[in-house]
Amino acid sequence: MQLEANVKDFGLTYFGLSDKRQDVCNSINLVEPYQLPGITCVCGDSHTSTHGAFGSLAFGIGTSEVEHVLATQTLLQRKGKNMRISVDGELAEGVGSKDVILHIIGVIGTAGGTGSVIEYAGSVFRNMSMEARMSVCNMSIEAGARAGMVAPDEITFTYLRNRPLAPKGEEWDHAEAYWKTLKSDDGAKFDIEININAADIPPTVTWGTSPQDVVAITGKVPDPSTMSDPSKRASAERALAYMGLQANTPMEDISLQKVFIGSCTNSRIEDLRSAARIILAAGPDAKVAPNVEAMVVPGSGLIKQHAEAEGLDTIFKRAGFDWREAGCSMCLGMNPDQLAPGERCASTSNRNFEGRQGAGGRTHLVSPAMAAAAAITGKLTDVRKFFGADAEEKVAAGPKLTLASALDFLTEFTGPATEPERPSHTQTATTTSLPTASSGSGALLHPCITDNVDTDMIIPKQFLKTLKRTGLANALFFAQRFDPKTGEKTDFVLNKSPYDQAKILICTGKNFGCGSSREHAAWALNDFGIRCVIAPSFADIFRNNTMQNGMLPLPLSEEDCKDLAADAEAGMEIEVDLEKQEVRRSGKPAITFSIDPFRQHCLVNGLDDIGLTLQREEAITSFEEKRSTLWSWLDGFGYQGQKISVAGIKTGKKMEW
Ligand SMILES: CC(C)[C@@](O)(CC(=O)O)C(=O)O
Ligand code: SF4
Repeated sequence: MQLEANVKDFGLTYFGLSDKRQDVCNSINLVEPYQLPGITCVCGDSHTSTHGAFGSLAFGIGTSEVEHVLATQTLLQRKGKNMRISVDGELAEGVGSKDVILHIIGVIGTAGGTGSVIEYAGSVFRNMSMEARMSVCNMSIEAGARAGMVAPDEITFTYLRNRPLAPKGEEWDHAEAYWKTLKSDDGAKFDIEININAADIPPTVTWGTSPQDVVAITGKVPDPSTMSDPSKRASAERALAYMGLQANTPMEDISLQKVFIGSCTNSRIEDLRSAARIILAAGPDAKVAPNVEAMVVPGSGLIKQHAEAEGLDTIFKRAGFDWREAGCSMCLGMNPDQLAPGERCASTSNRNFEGRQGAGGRTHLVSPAMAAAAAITGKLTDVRKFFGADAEEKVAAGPKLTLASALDFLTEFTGPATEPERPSHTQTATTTSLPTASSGSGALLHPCITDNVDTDMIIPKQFLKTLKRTGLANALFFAQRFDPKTGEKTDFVLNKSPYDQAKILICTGKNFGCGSSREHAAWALNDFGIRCVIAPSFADIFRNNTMQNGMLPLPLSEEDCKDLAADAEAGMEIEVDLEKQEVRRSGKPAITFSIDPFRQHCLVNGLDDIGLTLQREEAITSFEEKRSTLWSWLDGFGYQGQKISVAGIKTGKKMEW
């Protein structure tokens, strides 16, 4: 309702709930698509990275940053690291884009891409369809990266040509000529280079509670006792306990209760086709196993129509799958599509965090083909069992499918017909200043929580329905702090005195804040009273979200974090001095740190980014003019809304740059 009111106020194009195109935000833009090579695209959702498949710089941001973009057409950014991941050679049979990206995350880890923009290069990505590239770029965020991208090429241009919002005629020619220049120079230097041999990638599945916990489907549940790194071992033990798995169990022996085919990672037409093909290969009588409930959730209303025109829905329904309306559904379980405690699911989504698909639910991430195979056998299954001459015969004997073109389901674009109303009010982000020294007992998060503290854990989905930044203190680490049965407080550190008054949180695991862009994570910490989080590394979106709320995310070495945590555990008071850039404790030398001077200035003085940026209004307007001249197709095509000028929104605050 708030969104509807806002788009009306500001004359924005809106795909409402009754629009057949409405869906997961990361699919609609791509099917329609708003996305063009070379643009910068931001959205308040971490999987905006999906759009990098078009050769654009696309990344997720938090709520406050969205406000900044809407008010100023800009966003303050620091340059990311360049990372190139090349996968060359031939993929083995049964290995698809989901296996490729899961394997990559297994290789580099969920913090591997932190601070980076990944270019996916090499023959494997060059040969991928746009849909497959989208699935890969989508999960860049699970690799810790800000964004992922594939250089635009003929495959991109063919996909875009004739779509409703693509440039037309001469403008298309200009655009295409420009897009062809958007590739890395020969001999370009990257901060990080990873090379992977395609032949080394098996059909892949996750065993634990982080997307990096991957293993070949032919492999076994790993054995923590063989892990030498104690924090890795503790994390793995916790993950296995949560997942209800024994070390060394063959992955193919793991039985399931649910199968979910959907989400912004794998709900496009190709994904549905590849899952349906496995069902056909299993023969005309193939049915979802009796122990399993399986559902297919297309990514958008258009994809649903497309799949129905091809007859895919009939194949799914005949085999006993639920054929659902478009949406996020069981990817995060904000609606009743959830796992019950202890239930196990093969899911084509992107996150297997604790509680992600329902409190106590257990998620194994897989490709759509593997999910279909699992639904039929009732267990995690090597999809290659459904290949071979016999399978081909069964596919050939099955219903004849007509391949349709997505273009058949796209209508000419029409914007909102009504005259936009003038804005009735303006709202700006406000930040409170961080005291020069934030002191207090440092609460600690022991590594046995997990090596990667995700934002689903910091604040679970059931608290995301509020638009208010306050009142979320009790939602912080909800699953850890409150007993699910009794609702009583647990003995989690933040429930114990004096740590329940802590202003500083110390994390000794490897990474803090990965996953969802939900700014509620920063709001909940802030509302609890935490003003500074200290950790070895931070996920990019979370880091920005904390700063937007006047908090300090402080990266220190793993050693310093462990030392500080031990002192906090011993009850020692810890002080963070932002002006002097020191962390102090009595009786020990101060730990010095350095943060970006601009950020330091903003935090110390409680300055508001929007007000600061609006002081650059002239530069922004002149860039906008230049953009319209140089890249005219970016002005948008077919919009009937009214353009709101940067000057249209004022914060009314006087600020210094
Ligand atoms: C909460 C939801 C809208 C979200 O898509 C947010 C996000 O990833 O940024 C998620 O998957 O957690
Ligand atoms: S909830 Fe899942 S499907 Fe929806 S945007 Fe987030 S990751 Fe994508």
